[in-house]
Amino acid sequence: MPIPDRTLHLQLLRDSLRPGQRRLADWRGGPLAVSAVPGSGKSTGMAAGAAIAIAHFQLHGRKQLVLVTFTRSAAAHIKAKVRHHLKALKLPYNSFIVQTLHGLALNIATHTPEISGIDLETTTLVSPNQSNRLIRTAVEAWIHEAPDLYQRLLAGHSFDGEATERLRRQSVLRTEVLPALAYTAIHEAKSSGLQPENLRHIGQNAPANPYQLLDVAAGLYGQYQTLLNQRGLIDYDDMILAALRALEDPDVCHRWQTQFFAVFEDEAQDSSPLQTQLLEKLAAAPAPAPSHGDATPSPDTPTKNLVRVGDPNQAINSTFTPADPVFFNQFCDANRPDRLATIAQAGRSTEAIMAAANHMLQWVNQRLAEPPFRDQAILPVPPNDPQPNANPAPLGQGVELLKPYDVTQSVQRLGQRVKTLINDWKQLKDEALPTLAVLVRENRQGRFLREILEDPQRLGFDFIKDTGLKIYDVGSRDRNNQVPLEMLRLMQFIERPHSPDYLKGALRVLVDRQRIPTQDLNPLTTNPEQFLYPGPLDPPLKTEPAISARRYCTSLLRARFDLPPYHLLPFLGTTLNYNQSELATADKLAARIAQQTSEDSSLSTMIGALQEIVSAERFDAIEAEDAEAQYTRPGQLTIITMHKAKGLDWDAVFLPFLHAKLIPGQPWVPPQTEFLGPAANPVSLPDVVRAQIRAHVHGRTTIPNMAAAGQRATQLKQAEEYRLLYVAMTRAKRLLWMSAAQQSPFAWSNPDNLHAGEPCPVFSELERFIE
Ligand SMILES: Nc1ncnc2c1ncn2[C@@H]1O[C@H](COP(=O)(O)OP(=O)(O)OP(=O)(O)O)[C@@H](O)[C@H]1O
Repeated sequence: MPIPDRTLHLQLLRDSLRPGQRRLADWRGGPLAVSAVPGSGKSTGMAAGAAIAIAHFQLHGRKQLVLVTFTRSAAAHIKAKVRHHLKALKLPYNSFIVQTLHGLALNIATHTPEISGIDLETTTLVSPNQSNRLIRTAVEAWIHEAPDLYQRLLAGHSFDGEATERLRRQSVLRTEVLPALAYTAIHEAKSSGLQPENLRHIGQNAPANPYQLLDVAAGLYGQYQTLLNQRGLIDYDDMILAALRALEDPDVCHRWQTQFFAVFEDEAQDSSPLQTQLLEKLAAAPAPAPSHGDATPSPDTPTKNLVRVGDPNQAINSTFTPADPVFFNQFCDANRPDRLATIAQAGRSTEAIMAAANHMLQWVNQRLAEPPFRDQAILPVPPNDPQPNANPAPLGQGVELLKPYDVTQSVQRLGQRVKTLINDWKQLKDEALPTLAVLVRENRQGRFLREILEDPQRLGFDFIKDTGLKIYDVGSRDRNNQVPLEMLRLMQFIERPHSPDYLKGALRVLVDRQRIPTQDLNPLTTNPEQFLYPGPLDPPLKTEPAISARRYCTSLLRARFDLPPYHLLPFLGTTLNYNQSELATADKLAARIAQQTSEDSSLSTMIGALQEIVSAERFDAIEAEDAEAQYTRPGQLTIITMHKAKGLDWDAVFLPFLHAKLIPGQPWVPPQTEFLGPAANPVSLPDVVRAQIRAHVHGRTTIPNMAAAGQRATQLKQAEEYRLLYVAMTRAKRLLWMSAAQQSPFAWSNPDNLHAGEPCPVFSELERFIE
């Protein structure tokens, strides 16, 4: 019987919620799907709902509520909220836990290592870098194992057997196509609970294709698994699989199901099928365990205390992870009507921004054959809403659209808009500065933008001085974390310049750092000696980009002889045109390596030390739990990718480069891989494999052929780009500023090479709408 004080508190807590959120407060067991619009307060509702459920069901340390979130920082955030409520309700903190999905899986798997097969004493989790290397090794092993299939890929379309072309194709397959195919196939299959033999089986039912792609995928997957097993390694998918394996044991399953009374999942649109399976299993009512006397489990499906909260319209991981909004949409539909709640009211944005986001959603849904969005409009909250300053007044027009002449002018106009905004704001002396962010589609745009903002000549005024703002470029911090890996790539090349792999690795770094233009690197790397030191009879390099690539490589090799080893890293940093903070990182790295190699400072020892740092990935601290708070500080202009901006918001959001070429993008296959498809319709093999595996996992009756799978991949990609734009637009509270320049870069690797490009179609439609 709740004490009266608590009853009052519970009532107040419920009253503080919006109607949609109250469905979470009123949850009394069983499944519940909550589909919520951006800014509607999902985590607020979930935290309050969790505290109320803990009180109602009198949960405690041995009967807990589990909250599952996507990132560690979200976990910390929601944990603080639930604790805050429990403190007021005088309830025990051990009545709940908050974990990421992988944290939860690891916890379960390592509890009974003998059953799950995962023992932290003997197994290690692979880091993403290690995983890439394993995939490369798996590719080599597969080529030996299945020479026939490999030869078919090599032959591709129209091959006359010419030796140089053969070498070029080999390089493309070994270093690009097959690793990408392996990566996609392994993740898609594994996170859906499929084994290599399942892929072979799906392949038998798929339309015939010349490469037997699903057999190739199965072979690569098999080799990868063998390598993991041989080396005592596990990957992220293995953690989930191991947890599921542990739960197959009736006693273990009974124990966890008793321990966990219910599961609340946030960001449910981003879960893979296997992850969902794990949560469903944990959320089921405990089945009688054999060792507890009753050996016959109940034939009924046990009730699942599973609350899944998400927004299918913010699913933005489906083209590079196996997550797909299809699954959460299915869960919502399966629980319709009584167990499906919608939180449609949101207090984040001013009305003009909500109207723009709603219009774009409707318009895109009508335009695409398969609507990418769930039909869900964002509504304002009523005037008495508890959120302070809900649906705030707009800044300027609320939504402002601009069509500057070119991308440089886009940045100039953006800079001026920020300046007037800050000046206007300063008139209202009592308010703290607004929060501001520029959202970009890729980091290279961020770099371009920052370089102009920091250059008073190009910008036309001194941004830092005139606005008093700091520029916080999140991408440059990420680039900083790349420093050890880039150094390793260049050092490996310097040590063994005749290795095609190392040469390619070094050239990639030079391309990424925009030292040399983007180009097909394969012709340069098939015969390194000829490329680096051509003889009089060798054909001369034909293009300026290739000549520039050679110049850089030879200067790197000269440095090996000219400089003592401990000077090499700073030299490489300068060669890559590192900025101040990257140079500082390179220096720190050099000092650390010097210390580790004081006995023997040969190149190979240095490389060994670097390799260790890269694979341990412990050089720079991994993202702090409060990283997100740093992105939204007032007094700075944050430059961040649209992907990273998810879950955050700012007073003013700037989207400066809305061009059709990137959003929604065109089907594109790298020219060097075109030999794998018919000239009229080139396809990306990893995309084909993804679409085929997904068709099976989604329960479609037919597996698409190569052409249809390629088309499907394009649809998926475009749908996701539109959702990404929706996420970006809905980050804005009071001003959403969008621009599409008439002249935009052909490719962002070379932002000076402009062409007359189309604006993103949503931009043009919003222009019409606002008029
Ligand atoms: N019932 C409420 N009372 C007061 N404030 C609320 C309430 N619900 C939400 N808020 C506030 O609304 C803001 C948005 O909430 P939140 O960030 O949880 O939204 P969200 O649904 O997770 O957004 P998105 O999906 O776009 O990332 C927060 O500042 C939160 O404090």
